[in-house]
Amino acid sequence: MLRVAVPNKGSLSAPAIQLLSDAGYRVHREHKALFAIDTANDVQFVFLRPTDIARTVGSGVLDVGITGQDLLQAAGTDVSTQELLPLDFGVSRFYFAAPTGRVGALTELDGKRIATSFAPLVTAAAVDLGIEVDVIELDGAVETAVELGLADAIADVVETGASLREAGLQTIGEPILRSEAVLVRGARELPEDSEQAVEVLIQRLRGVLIARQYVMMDYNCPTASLEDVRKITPGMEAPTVSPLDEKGWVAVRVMVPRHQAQSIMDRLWAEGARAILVTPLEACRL
Ligand SMILES: Nc1ncnc2c1ncn2[C@@H]1O[C@H](COP(=O)(O)OP(=O)(O)OP(=O)(O)O)[C@@H](O)[C@H]1O
Ligand SMILES: O=P(O)(O)OC[C@H]1O[C@H](OP(=O)(O)OP(=O)(O)O)[C@H](O)[C@@H]1O
Ligand SMILES: [Mg+2]
Repeated sequence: MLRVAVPNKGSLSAPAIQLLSDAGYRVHREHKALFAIDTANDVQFVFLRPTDIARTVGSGVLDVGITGQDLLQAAGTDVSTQELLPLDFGVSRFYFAAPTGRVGALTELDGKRIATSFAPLVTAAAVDLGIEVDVIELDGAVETAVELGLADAIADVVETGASLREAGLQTIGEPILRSEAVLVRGARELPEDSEQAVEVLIQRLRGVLIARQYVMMDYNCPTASLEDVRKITPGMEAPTVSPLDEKGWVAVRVMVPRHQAQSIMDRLWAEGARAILVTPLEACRL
């Protein structure tokens, strides 16, 4: 049975469970349950803190897991994990930040107190910058630390920047790290059936992630326009073109990027295409 670590809390938990369930796994979590078994797929899900997932998967206690790239780095080099697939959620950047207008460059943080929940990342960044900082560790709500007089600056995850603005802070310099959620495994080889189950998991997740970025587009168009509409909708490999029960017309079926669907429909219509239909994709295997 493949053992998969899933975040039990925080920003990664709900999207991770949604992704696995879209990929056909039964990852139903009873209230605060620690385990869930999907007998049909022969998978056991274990609900853990994302920070602990890096360690438990790295040490081989669990086979694969979902966590953040930043947490993998923060876990240190003695945890040997392999990233299998980026998952398109939990996208964030990790920045130093200080009260607006007070610090111009990262090197000006030399000798300062820095509040953070990610001490190893801050220590490593300070070494890279050639500065010495006093790391103040907090579990969360790091943005409050300057106002409370606990620190001179902070280092934290930034998504929209709203938390920083609310605290009167601004980022300094470039991000120290960019991160997103990833599927990870340990370095050790697994039994043959588990290795196969990992491959199936990767393929299923990849199929769902691709499907989320595309829609299926069907339309009819005059045969004379086919060459022009092909340029607008080239498809992944080639569009499927079928005869239509009307002389001089064909039916086309093709995948198009979801965010371009409306503008593609505008252009197809202008080329004479009609009965243009867009349907969402749930999953694919390409
Ligand atoms: N606001 C956010 N937007 C996107 N990703 C985030 C955000 N906050 C944290 N993350 C990412 O989520 C992962 C888990 O972070 P962490 O363990 O700090 O939990 P959390 O999601 O912040 O939840 P909590 O603080 O409630 O425990 C990390 O990879 C981090 O980069
Ligand atoms: O740039 P933003 O969109 O504001 O997102 C970033 C904030 O989100 C996370 O906080 P979380 O909600 O996890 O609370 P925490 O600080 O207690 O961890 C992170 O630690 C930042 O505070
Ligand atoms: Mg947090």
